[in-house]
Amino acid sequence: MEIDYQIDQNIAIISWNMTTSAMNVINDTSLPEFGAALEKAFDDAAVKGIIVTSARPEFIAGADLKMILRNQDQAPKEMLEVSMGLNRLFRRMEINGKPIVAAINGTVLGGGYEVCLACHHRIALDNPKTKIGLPEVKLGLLPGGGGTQRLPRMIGIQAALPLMLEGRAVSPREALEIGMVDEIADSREEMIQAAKDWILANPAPLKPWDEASEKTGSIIAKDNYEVPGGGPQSNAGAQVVAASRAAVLAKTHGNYPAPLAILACVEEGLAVDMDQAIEIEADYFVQVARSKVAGNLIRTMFLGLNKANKGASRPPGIDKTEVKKLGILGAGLMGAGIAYVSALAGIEVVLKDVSPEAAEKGKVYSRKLLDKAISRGNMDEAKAAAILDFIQPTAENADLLGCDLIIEAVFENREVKAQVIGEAEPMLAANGVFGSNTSTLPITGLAALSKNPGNFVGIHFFSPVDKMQLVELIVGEKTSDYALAVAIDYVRKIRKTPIVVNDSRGFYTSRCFISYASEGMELLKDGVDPVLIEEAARQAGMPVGPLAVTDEVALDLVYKIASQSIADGASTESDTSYQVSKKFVELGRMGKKSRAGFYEYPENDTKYPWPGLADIFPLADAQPDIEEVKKRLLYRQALEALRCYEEGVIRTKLDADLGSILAWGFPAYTGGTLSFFDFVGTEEFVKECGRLAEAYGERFVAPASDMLQ
Ligand SMILES: NC(=O)c1ccc[n+]([C@@H]2O[C@H](COP(=O)([O-])OP(=O)(O)OC[C@H]3O[C@@H](n4cnc5c(N)ncnc54)[C@H](O)[C@@H]3O)[C@@H](O)[C@H]2O)c1
Repeated sequence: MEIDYQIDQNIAIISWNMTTSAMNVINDTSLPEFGAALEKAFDDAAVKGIIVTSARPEFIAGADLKMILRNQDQAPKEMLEVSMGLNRLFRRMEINGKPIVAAINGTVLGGGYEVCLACHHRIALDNPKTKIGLPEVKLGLLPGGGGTQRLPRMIGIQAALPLMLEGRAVSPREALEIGMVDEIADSREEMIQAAKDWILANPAPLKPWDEASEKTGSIIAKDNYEVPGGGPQSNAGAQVVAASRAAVLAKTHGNYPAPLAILACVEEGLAVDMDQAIEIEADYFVQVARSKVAGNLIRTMFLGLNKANKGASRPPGIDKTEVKKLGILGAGLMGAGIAYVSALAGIEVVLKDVSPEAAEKGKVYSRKLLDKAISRGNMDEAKAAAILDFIQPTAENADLLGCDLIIEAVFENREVKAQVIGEAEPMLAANGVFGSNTSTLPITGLAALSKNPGNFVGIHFFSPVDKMQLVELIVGEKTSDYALAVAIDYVRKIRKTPIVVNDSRGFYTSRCFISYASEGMELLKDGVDPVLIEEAARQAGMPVGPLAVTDEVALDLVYKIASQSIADGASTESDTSYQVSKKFVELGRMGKKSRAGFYEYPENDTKYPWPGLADIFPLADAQPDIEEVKKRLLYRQALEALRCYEEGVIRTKLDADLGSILAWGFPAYTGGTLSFFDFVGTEEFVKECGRLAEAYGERFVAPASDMLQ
């Protein structure tokens, strides 16, 4: 049984208590049981009202996303019927005649909150950790259990739209302020008592959008319900919808169907009565639930992300390890960031730099981040002090004695790295692991400097470390499964997402990212207007255009990487990124840090394209269609990822997909670099690669791959 049923003083208490799933979720098992429990209460003449609650810590986490993914292949008619089944149940809750109260004991999201919306009254347990909301949009879906209809009818379009379009979840207190819940209670007992009191005081509740039929006395939908603040046909309502649509389009460029569908549900559904409205919503739900975008977001950004966070790439058969004492070499930008996230996770950190002052500076970085958290109300002084206490700044190697893991984040220079590896490695605890945060130096080469290359692994963080969720772990030729397991356990402990790749020039993420930057330069060389290049990138869903992002990374770094690549025989001087970066370094235009790159950066925080660009890259008379530019930028990255896969740099499709979205912002709606082929259609992809290769060069030739079958 997934749902408990109990009668208390003539009130039915229906508790979600799922045993077949890690959390209470709406699925093929729980929903029919919930429906049956409700019917039992409706049919029992002695039952005066119903309390819906949960016996687990959460109330209901939402719909079962695996089920939604499975149902993607259903015929639209079949899916519509399932969706209407849910909606008919929720509608029956509203009009059955008996009062139903949601006693929200913990987090309630998506379809779970739609259960609450179908109740007549909502009381939440006051717990700041509880989250209440409709986050469907984040997974390419819309609230398909009447949420797009009931929430705006309850709290107005202006308040409801941002919650549904951003998918933001709120605490019970905020929910009370907004009107998403009606009361909050301090304890479970108080909550249940308040629910009982409400039921007794409201024996025949009526939703404001319903009325008793004059003819039959039964409850029916009103056709003249006035939405608080004005419906979609009022001036105010129409304006809010139009402004929201403009904002959605500016942000998503139409790549995500769900927010537009939510707006359509509100606009069309709130203009008719509740019974017709839920049919409109169900139609839109089926459209978005069947979309490739929803499938991609659920697969990569929810199920895949959860899998990776649980350590899907961890080698089997190795006992769980724990880093209790961590050494960090180099207290610069990266070292200081790594110290902060590790201390936050309760790990004792020894932060070493060349002088006590330099090491202390690294610790001050954490102090500043903690102060910010305190000023935002997310941290208290005592906790901040305890976190800071975990960081011991030092200039002495001896303090590293007994570390389970040491991560070096010193200058990107092989000699400096060789020196610190030699000095620090002997301080490791027995079977301790050495990690390098290098961004460009091959791990196998660095491991050769170690006395124990089996325990040497690449641990590549991204900047800023406190904000970037991904960590790319690099397996060198000799890296043992044990060292990889230690690295994965550590990354999980600091609550980041690990992906695992094999050693290669630029590993996986830098290599694909460079292909993006490089295609921006190729486009410039072809005489494409830089404004068009950057706009095409944004419209394709990249967070920053290739020229602006290259300026941020710095052209001297691109030059250094391209030169090294030539020195190692991996590319030639004809390489465009080499030629362009060399030219810009000669001009002293290193990018944002020198306030001059592809853009000019005046004193304030603004930028504009450098007018001198046109002298170096004269504009072509005929500019390409923006779709062609978008295609070049996205295909180039996906092709590089595919080469990584075929060369064995990438071990799993999931790691490639997640890495691309989380490391450099490849658009999530595609599902990631290796899901991109399915998104476009493999046949179409191969055909287009052929055309692009003919038009622009062999970098667009697709490698033979089972991914393209
Ligand atoms: N900056 C990034 O975005 C980024 C991203 C990923 C990886 N990385 C890599 O991380 C490493 C560090 O980069 P960063 O940006 O933090 O550099 P940084 O210049 O900010 O910091 C390097 C620190 O190392 C210290 N150092 C130098 N020699 C040392 C020694 N012998 N012992 C102890 N400390 C020593 C320096 O004093 C300095 O504080 C590099 O390998 C870099 O490639 C950087």
